[in-house]
Amino acid sequence: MLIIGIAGGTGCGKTTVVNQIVNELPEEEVGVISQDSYYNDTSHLSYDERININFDHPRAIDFELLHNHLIQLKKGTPIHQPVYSFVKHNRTNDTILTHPRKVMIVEGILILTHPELRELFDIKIYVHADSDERLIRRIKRDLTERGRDIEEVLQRYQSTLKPMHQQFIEPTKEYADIIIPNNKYNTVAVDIVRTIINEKIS
Ligand SMILES: Nc1ncnc2c1ncn2[C@@H]1O[C@H](COP(=O)(O)OP(=O)(O)O)[C@@H](O)[C@H]1O
Ligand SMILES: Nc1ccn([C@@H]2O[C@H](COP(=O)(O)O)[C@@H](O)[C@H]2O)c(=O)n1
Repeated sequence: MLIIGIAGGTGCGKTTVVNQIVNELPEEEVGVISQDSYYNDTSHLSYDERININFDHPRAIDFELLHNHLIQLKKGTPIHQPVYSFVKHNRTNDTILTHPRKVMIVEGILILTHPELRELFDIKIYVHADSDERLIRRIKRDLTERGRDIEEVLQRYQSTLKPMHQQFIEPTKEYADIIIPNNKYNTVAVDIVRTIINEKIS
């Protein structure tokens, strides 16, 4: 199994890049795990308590479960990937049965901060977009897809998102084997990653 970790700040285009990579590959050969699925289960908290969580700090992520799931997949065992709701700020009761594939892609803002996870990645990729570009994308996406208003996004950006990006996420660029510049759609970089994957699965 080839495990590819794709990190980068919110709105840099990780999900888009993963979709572009996966779209033209055989479904049965490639699987995707999103770090967002592994936000801590916070069912014991009220909604008002949950909205105050710092979702950009590594401690917000259940890295133990994510690590265990990757180990299981490597051993050939399917896992039940949690499903996260950005509207409820919590895990749902659903899970997605995720089968081991020849290539597993793991994407998320904080995945390269965790030493044991980094060890599992055969290829580490960091997607870069400038912070103003990321903020614009984040505003548009959170308003249309994640049930937020402009005040919430800007407040979160100033209070946690920007400082956590500087403290935890941006420094992980140094662990990357490949940095994808993504201020504009980068089809060349996507083709290169797809070629690497094709070599593995052919
Ligand atoms: N290169 C790009 N140029 C312009 N918009 C982009 C680009 N990549 C992604 N987007 C848009 O930005 C938003 C955030 O992208 P997404 O892939 O969800 O980022 P991430 O997963 O890193 O948070 C989405 O609405 C997406 O369509
Ligand atoms: N309840 C939540 C949980 C997370 N976030 C934000 O999501 C961002 C990470 O996801 P990307 O798809 O953008 O990589 C992160 O910056 C968190 O602030 C949230 O808004 N609400």
